[in-house]
Order: sequence, then C-alpha cells, then structure tokens
Amino acid sequence: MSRLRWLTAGESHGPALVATLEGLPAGVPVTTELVADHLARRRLGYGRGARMKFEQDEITFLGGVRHGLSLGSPIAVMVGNTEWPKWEKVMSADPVDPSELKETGRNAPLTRPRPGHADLAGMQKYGFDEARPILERASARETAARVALGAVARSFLKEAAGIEVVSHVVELAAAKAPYGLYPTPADVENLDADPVRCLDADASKAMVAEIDQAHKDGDTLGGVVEVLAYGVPVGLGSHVHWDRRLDARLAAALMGIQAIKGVEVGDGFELARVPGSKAHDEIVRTDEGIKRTSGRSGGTEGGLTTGELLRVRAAMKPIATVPRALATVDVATGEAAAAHHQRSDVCAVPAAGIVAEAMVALVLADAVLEKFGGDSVPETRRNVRSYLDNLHIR
Ligand SMILES: Cc1cc2nc3c(=O)[nH]c(=O)nc-3n(C[C@H](O)[C@H](O)[C@H](O)COP(=O)(O)O)c2cc1C
Ligand SMILES: C=C(O[C@@H]1CC(C(=O)O)=C[C@@H](OP(=O)(O)O)[C@H]1O)C(=O)O
Repeated sequence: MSRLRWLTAGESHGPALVATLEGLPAGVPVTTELVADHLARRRLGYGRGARMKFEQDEITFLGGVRHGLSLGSPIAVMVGNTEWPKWEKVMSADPVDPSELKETGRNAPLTRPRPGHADLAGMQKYGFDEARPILERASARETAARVALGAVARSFLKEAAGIEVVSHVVELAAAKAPYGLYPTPADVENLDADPVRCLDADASKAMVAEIDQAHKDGDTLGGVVEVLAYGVPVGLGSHVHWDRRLDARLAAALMGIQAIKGVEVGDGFELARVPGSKAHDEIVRTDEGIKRTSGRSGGTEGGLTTGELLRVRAAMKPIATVPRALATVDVATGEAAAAHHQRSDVCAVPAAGIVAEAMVALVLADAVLEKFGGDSVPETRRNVRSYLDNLHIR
C-alpha cells in the first residue's frame, strides 16, 4: 500500500547517519543546499546544548539524484558527524585495543541509566552492561536523517501537489501561544528567526523565560508543537481500514519521534470537552464552493483529508538528561546513584517542530503517491489536477 519507504541508520557519535527513500518519482528538485537549509533549521532553537553550535551536518548524496533532480531510483543521503574524529576509537566498527580506548577518556562505562531515556530498558533487552550501545541509537541525533528525507518529501509535495508544511511552537512548559494562531508559509522566515519558533511576541518571551529558569534550576523542559499543511487536496487516506486512515498514519509518524508522548489532530483532546454543536466544522456553500465554517477537525474526517487546513500537534516530554541528576541505580554495584549526565539540551521543542514537519511531509508524500501515482513529477501533477478538476461535488 505504501508507495514511499524510508529507513535511517547510524549512531549519534558514529561517522555519519544515512537515510534512504524509495519510491520517489523522477524530476523532484533536490540539492545539497536544500537539505542543508532544513538541517540548519533543526539545529536552531533556544535551549539546545553545546553540540548544536559546533556540529556541522555534512551532506553527501550517494544515489538517486543527478544535476539537482531526483532520478526515480532510491535516494540515499549521508549526514556526516563532524564530531567523529573525537569518537573514532570509542565508536569504531572494528575492535580497538583497550589501552587506546582508555586514552580517549570517553569510554567510562555508563552504568547509571537515566530515567526517561532508553538506557535501562535497552540494556536489559539487548544484554549490555552499560548504556553507551543503547543511547547512541536512542539519541535524537537520528532525527537529522529524517529531516534530510523530509526536505526531499517537501520538495515533491510542493512541485507535484502545491502542498506546503509549516510548524510552530504552541506551548513550552507553562507558556502558551494564543489559540488560533496559524502561521502560513509566508511566516516561516520570521518563525525561524524567533528563538523558540513562536509567532506571538509575548508568548515567545514567556517561553524564553521558562527556558532561562529551567537552566538556572538545573532542569529541563518539554512543550507542544503544531504542524500545518496548506494545499492538501480532499481525499488522501481512507475511511475503509484502520491502517489507511491518514490521521492514524500521521499520529504514528509523530509518536515515532524521540520524546513525543501525545498527538492531537485538530483540536484533539479539547473536542472531548465540548458538545457536538461546538466540536464539528459546519458545511456551507460559498462563492468558491463548499467550505467549512471552522477548522476544529484539523482537516481530516473519517481518516480522509477534507481539503481544509491540515493541523496536527505533538507533545514532547522534558529532556531526559536532567542536569540536577535524577535518582537511579548503578547497575554495576546495585547501589542507589545519581543518573549519568553529560552536556545536553535544556529544551529541544523548537527542533522537534522541524522534525515533526519532516514526518508529516513524508506521510503526506506517501499518501499523495498512493492516491495519484506517477513516476515523474509532471505525471503526478497531471493526475492531481485531473482529479481536482473532475470532482463531482464541490
Ligand atoms: C530534537 C531532539 C533533541 C533531543 N535532545 C536530547 C538531549 O540533548 N538529551 C536527552 O537526554 N534527550 C534528548 N532528546 C530526547 C531523547 O531522545 C528522548 O528522551 C529519548 O529518546 C527517550 O524518549 P522516548 O521515551 O520518547 O523515546 C531529544 C529529542 C529530540 C526530538
Ligand atoms: C546530537 C543531537 O542531539 C542530541 C540528542 C541527544 C539525545 O539524547 O537524544 C543528546 C545530545 O547528544 P550529545 O550528548 O552528543 O550532545 C543532543 O545533542 C542532534 O540533534 O543532532
């Protein structure tokens, strides 16, 4: 059923991340610069740790693109870790002499698992005595690979179907943006220039103040991001089976981002608190055809897109590596201990928004290809137009 398949590989301190995307038509504009721009957006955000300042994402296309256009063959992109020289021994694929490992000063066994990260359950499941082999892959460094693929998916969506994806931060700890603030593609430059990617100046200030306070307290924070997709045609996804519902596919993709603990479609949980007369989007005839009087559903009904603004939210829990370290057990001694702590983000909600954009773009690109097919961008575009031009009810 899925027309697009994607996979990532690579560890946080390994030589590189790699990502592959299979099923993309030919003729999608793709350049190193395009991917670099989106990866740079992911590094932004007030409250991120030191690594984001000095890490450069080195992008190399290994396949699927020629002279700035996709070929229709699988795309493979590598995102090099510029930190690699410092980790070459610790993360070497081949065996390393223990004395050389000691010299690195980076290989002390991490036996004090952090609550909230994959450390403990991962060690138990995979049979490791320390957390390094687990945290390397559990780390959200991996999201750089997804954002690289997301950049490609966005380019396809825009070219073939005129769909554009925007995200913003709507809550950060207790600070909230006003309800109903929906940034458009024209706002992206301003959003990216804001320290927390929030359009409301007062809310942005309050969010920055929350992060400053958490920093002082040796604590970490989470928040809520919202992703909006403009230009989505009616009829992506389907009501006929649970795994074809577009809302379900979006929710799974968003929940698959590290630290995301809840997803809402449209007004989500709020809809459970109001009567039906205030929950649904009434249908009216206008000069431009059939429209809705509100956008509470978030642009899906019955697992199908309605043709209205698509809107989904994802809630991120606070960063697990809390500087004022949380209680744990040292698994080497069995004694109570403080969880291990190294440099870390205080808050990565703005970055999570960029990752969420990428996941939404990949799901939408898949759904567009499933509905409209096409082996080249012009073919998909023709199919989209023909479908929309021939809708029998509008
Ligand atoms: C963009 C981004 C950056 C993150 N940065 C950190 C970090 O610096 N330190 C940390 O402990 N967790 C960080 N996390 C969260 C961990 O990856 C996450 O807590 C871990 O995967 C366990 O969460 P889970 O139970 O939802 O998988 C980050 C998550 C995202 C999305
Ligand atoms: C490296 C990234 O995020 C990392 C995500 C992360 C985690 O535990 O998820 C922990 C930190 O890694 P390190 O301990 O090496 O600084 C973050 O910097 C990135 O987003 O590119």
